[in-house]
Amino acid sequence: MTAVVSVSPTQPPTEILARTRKLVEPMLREAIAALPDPLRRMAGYHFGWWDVRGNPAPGESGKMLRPALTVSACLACGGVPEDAVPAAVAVELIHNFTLIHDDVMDGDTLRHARPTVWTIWGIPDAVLLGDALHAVAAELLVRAMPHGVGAQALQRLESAVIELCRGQHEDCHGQSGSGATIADCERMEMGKTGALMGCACALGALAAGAAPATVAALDRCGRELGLAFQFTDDLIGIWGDPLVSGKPTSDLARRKRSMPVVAALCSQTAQAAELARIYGGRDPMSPTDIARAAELIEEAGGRNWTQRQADRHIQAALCELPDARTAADLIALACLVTHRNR
Ligand SMILES: CC(C)=CCC/C(C)=C/CC/C(C)=C/COP(=O)(O)OP(=O)(O)O
Repeated sequence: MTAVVSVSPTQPPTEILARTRKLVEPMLREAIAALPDPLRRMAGYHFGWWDVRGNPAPGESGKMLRPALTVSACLACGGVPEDAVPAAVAVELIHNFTLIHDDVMDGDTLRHARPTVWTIWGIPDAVLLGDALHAVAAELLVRAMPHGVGAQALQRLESAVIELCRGQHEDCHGQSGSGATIADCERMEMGKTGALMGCACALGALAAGAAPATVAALDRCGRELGLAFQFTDDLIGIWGDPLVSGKPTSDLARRKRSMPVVAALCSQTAQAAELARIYGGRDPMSPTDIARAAELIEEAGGRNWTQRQADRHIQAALCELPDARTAADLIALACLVTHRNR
């Protein structure tokens, strides 16, 4: 039987995120400042620092969860936060490269309540910006990782990117079939979200000079957190408040086969059959269809099941931690992963 690990944070995760931003943002800004224009200007806009003309205009930006995981993993392995900064910046750059490309693929027009990069500069420039952020991340790891682990770190990062592309491909195509199973959905979500969170934690361990077995354990820890994070995102995508979550369109309106939907469809209930009929339609989903689909998923147990699985993955993540005394920040972040509304 697996021991249940307490997830009471010793300090609010929001403070850890704020501390991470302070530690990591100077190197992130420096990396962006070195880009040639107009990539520099587009990046500054995307990160919420500048308006479209490049004038300082602080807007809402990302949570910095992945950099916080990197720094906290480094601490958990006995390292000092400063050593984790290049890896934390690299992971945030990769995360944002995928968000910029994802907005293009999904045709999303808003991110953090601001027009997305492709809607302002066009699709070719948005693709180029994503590619440039990927390159900056790789260069940074090779140049600035401590303990001579730059090549190892880069290899982990690029493996994660390949897995991300696999997960994204399954999300865009493979998952759209009506026969998708819970295992298919979990594999897709591990690819598109778990792989990078695993990498974020593993790079933190590498930055601390941890032994290979510890690096591998932190990678597993991050992957479990990633699955819990994505399951929570799936719940927010259906039942979240769009004004708080920043997701203006329900996942149901796009007929996304996220985990609560797949769990409901696989439930062999009367609700599953009705949900399959609604999801099988070709017309745009009406507000009535969306509300009914959410009701059916809930009645079929998809909402509860997904919540319980998210909690189970948090437990699995905490079981991978090397030493609970140095892992207080990681434990606090694990708590945030499932207790959030954006
Ligand atoms: C190859 C390719 C294009 C892959 C795309 C993969 C993709 C978009 C996965 C979604 C991951 C996710 C839950 C992002 C939101 O993170 P967050 O809520 O932490 O975002 P924030 O940093 O903006 O707060």
